Amino acid sequence: MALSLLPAATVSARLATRKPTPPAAPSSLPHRGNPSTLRLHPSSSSSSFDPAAAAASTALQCPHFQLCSGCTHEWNLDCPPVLQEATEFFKSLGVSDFTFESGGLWGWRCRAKLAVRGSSDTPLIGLYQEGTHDIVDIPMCRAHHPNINAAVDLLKEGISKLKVEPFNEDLGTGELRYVQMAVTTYNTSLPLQDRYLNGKVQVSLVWNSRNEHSDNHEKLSSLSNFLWRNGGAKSNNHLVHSIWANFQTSNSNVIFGNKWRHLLGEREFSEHIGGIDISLDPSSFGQANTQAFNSLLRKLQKHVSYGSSVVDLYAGSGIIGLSLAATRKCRSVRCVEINKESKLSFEKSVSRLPKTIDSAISWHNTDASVEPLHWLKGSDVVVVDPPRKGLHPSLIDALRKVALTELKSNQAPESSIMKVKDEKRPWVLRAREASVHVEGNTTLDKSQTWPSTLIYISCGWESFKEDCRNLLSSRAWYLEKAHAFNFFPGTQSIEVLAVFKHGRQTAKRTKKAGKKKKTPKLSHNGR
Ligand SMILES: C[S@@+](CC[C@H](N)C(=O)[O-])C[C@H]1O[C@@H](n2cnc3c(N)ncnc32)[C@H](O)[C@@H]1O
Repeated sequence: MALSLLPAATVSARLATRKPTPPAAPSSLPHRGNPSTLRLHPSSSSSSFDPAAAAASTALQCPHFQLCSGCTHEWNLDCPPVLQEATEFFKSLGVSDFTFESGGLWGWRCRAKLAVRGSSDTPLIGLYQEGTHDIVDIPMCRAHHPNINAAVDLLKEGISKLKVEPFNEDLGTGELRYVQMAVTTYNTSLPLQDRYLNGKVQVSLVWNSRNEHSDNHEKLSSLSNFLWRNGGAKSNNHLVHSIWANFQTSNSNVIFGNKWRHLLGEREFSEHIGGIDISLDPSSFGQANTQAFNSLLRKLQKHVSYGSSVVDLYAGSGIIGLSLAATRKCRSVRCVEINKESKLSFEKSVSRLPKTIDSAISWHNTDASVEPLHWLKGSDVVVVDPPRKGLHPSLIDALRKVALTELKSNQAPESSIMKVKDEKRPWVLRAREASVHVEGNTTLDKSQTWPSTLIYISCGWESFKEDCRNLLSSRAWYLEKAHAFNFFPGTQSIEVLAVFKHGRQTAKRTKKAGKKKKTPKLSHNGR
């Protein structure tokens, strides 16, 4: 879940799940946690065990809970309510070793989009109250990285001192509409264990004007200078990494406009994640929970064989694909993303890869659901990481077709895949024009291979279940492994990493005391 400005539709679920006393955590769930955050209460094994204190050790304890729409659960943050259902769901599909990893329960959100409302004397910076367009001020949010809260405080001070007018949605007036705060923990001069808490905030001010030449541009300069003077590299309280402006005048709900300007501080925003150094501009998609994303990437890498050809669909700035290129020495990696703004971040991240990597790497600005077979062809592994609504039906259809055809023969599925030089389709041509290619020493695999591994990363549990059933119903794919990660503690959501293999699952042999069982256990599809 990348959004912190949740739609009103989540209201009833949240209210219904709040309980006056801490519920007991389900004990039957497979659970792997970060020991630094999933600690047992010290007295848990002694006779003075205090259940209330133990419950509090995984409780949200946020003063804004119930008013703010960001969190839906107060207790057992290490064990989101959907986990029980997920365990049963995967078991019913033949995966009994489903795992769940939980990391930091508080201060995990390194990226937040917050609305700025109220008045210059009393600015409110936060999320909408459920079902309304009223903003709840959340200065002590427990999900935010602590430096996001500190930067919000500083921003409020600047707004009041400089008489900056917060946006008024009804009238369309005011100057500051939203702010995006993104934390980088990349600081190689600090010991590893100190880097997270010393994260610095990239502040993006969404300004209610067409560009930096509009009437109110002086206020924007004054506000950014104030932030930099009091929070920048030379201040006593260095918490601001950089300041950007985005210009937006539209009446729609879209937060960002198309124009971005770097104002102050470092332009490069870096992170070390999935084994590589990456760059991320504010206009590009970024995962909110950096640490959990790193754990997911580490797990994902284990499911990709060395030397594979990978296509990364819904790639954003290509972090997943690039991380695989570097750690699995992929023959080729193609990233496909609809948002053209992610191209620059991809290019910068590519330039930071170790020179020893000789994969053929490319990034394509196009819609993955248009002619998906074009992107699947020539890859051994397809990674999909769609938005919460899940995969487009055309992609599911292509994935089913590819795997079924591979099962029956070794030929290409019927499709309108054209020879490269005869290509006339405007969207493919446009995508080609807007693409980035880095030719490695390895020859790009142009053979007629089709993916035999599908790795599905999902932040939308409901859509994932439906896509999963659709993929499995063709019997062209089976589910081999499933993992989940606590990306959004305090909410209903989990991040799923599911590994599908094409074909039919071979019987699993279970070992017992070194002996093989005579009758192999059959998989979910009964074959
Ligand atoms: C959940 S994000 C994942 C991004 C990336 N994998 C990462 O982890 O940084 C989903 C991405 O899919 C992109 N997207 C949405 N619809 C798309 C489509 N039809 N074709 C290609 N990309 C799409 C979005 O712009 C967004 O960057």
